[in-house]
Amino acid sequence: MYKHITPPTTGEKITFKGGEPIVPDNPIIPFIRGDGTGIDIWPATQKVLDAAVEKAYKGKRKISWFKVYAGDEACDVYGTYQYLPEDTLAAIKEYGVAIKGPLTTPVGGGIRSLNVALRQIFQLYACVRPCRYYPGTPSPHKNPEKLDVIVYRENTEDIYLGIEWKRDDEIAKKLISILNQDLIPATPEHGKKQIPLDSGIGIKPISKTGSQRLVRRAIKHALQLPKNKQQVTLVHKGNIMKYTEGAFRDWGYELATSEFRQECVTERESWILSNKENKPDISLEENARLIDPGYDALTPEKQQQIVKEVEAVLNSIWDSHGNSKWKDKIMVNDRIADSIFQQIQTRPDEYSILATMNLNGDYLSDAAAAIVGGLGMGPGANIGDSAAIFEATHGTAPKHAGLDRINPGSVILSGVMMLEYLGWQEAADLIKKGIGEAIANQEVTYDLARLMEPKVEPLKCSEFAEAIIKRFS
Ligand SMILES: NC(=O)C1=CN([C@@H]2O[C@H](COP(=O)(O)OP(=O)(O)OC[C@H]3O[C@@H](n4cnc5c(N)ncnc54)[C@H](OP(=O)(O)O)[C@@H]3O)[C@@H](O)[C@H]2O)C=CC1
Ligand SMILES: O=C(O)CCC(=O)C(=O)O
Ligand SMILES: [Mg+2]
Repeated sequence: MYKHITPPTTGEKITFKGGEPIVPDNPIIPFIRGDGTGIDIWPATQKVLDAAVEKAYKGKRKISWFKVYAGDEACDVYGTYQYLPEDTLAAIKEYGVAIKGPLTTPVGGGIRSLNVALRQIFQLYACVRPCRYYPGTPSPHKNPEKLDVIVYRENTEDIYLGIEWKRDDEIAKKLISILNQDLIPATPEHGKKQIPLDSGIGIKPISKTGSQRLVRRAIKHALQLPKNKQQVTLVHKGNIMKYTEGAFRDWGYELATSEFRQECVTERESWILSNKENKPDISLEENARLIDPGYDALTPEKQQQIVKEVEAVLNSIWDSHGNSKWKDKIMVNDRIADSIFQQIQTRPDEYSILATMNLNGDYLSDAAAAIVGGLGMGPGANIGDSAAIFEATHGTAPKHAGLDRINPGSVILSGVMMLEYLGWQEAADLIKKGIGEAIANQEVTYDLARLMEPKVEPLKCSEFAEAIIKRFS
């Protein structure tokens, strides 16, 4: 069936039921080594994962690794331009759960991202990137331990759909002409705007289905968190992109207050409820004035709308959420994207799950990782309803490739996420303990070593793996 790959002779397939994996004790798991520093990181990762599983389950459980190809390595095996062979896609489809190193995407031309393609092909719609601090990790921040967030990034649409045309392409010219001559003038709110003729054009689709399935997963995750972390923040730039990013926010709230009505309270609802709790005989108008600071400057129609909103909230959820019951619910709020970048730095402990669209989440996950130690400490998972691929937040870091110096921490921690996804918590915990103790003992790779004060001698990538493993006992 496969052309250039051979599945292991032992092991069984992971299957899916209701979006969740059913995991045998000896699952076959395809892995992609990755380009650039993948050559250093993957062997270190595999060693740590195998050692943890062996230590935790003493042979009762074991991963049967299945090597599959993508990126440069795939071209070596399958031929020129065969970056993502059919074999690889068939293997991931068949075995369901995979793990990968980073893959190169050229800027400004050439192939489109293989990483993004894998997410779209397998509808891995939730990119889950936790940013958590390991004590002792050097950080540019005074209190990095206060950041404990999970970026929940929509992973299949937005401008990452990759529908774009370059400047002077015939289709770009045609599109611009139709927009300038017909569609923009036909839309009064666009006034006399015109698109410059020498523009490249990209399309940014944000769907209700895509947004809501992401927020649904984020809320379900929040339900599993300790009470003080049960919060989902919808991140958007909806003040500027009203019908894409603004709609993401609205669809998020709509989902939270319909499918999860008993479990969720929105921030605005919490204000309305607490205003009444603080002053039981408060009038609807007074309550409206308190939740909207600009109330008195609004038109009477707009004021009426807010009064009606207050009334509707009190009528519909006072019994279930009032008298402080809302404090035990998942708080759903929203923040504008640029503001959240400063909020996670200035008030990190006020956030938990950050639900974002694709581009915002890409930016935000690197920024959040920087606070807790940088890209060497940023794991990730791409999760769908019938497949999952685990990969780090960082890329191929090409200048460090082949030097056995890069930090394998992010891919190892992505492996930890995979073990947790499989339900193999004991093995996952061993690795977290090993990483925590190695860092606390200043046994770290160059990226963390150079930030430590006083500076410490860095470990190699492979030595860091050993430093983790030796702490399993
Ligand atoms: N999912 C994926 O496979 C991804 C792939 N990419 C692709 O990777 C390629 C390179 O992208 P680039 O923009 O350079 O971003 P990278 O994330 O690859 O690297 C940027 C810098 O981040 C630091 N860094 C990255 N990974 C680690 C690590 N494991 N340990 C320590 N430090 C690390 C290094 O900084 P310093 O040198 O200062 O120590 C590195 O030079 C591009 O083709 C890009 O498209 C990018 C992101 C994700
Ligand atoms: O696919 C790529 O090359 C980059 C993707 C990326 O930066 C990410 O997913 O975080
Ligand atoms: Mg990125």
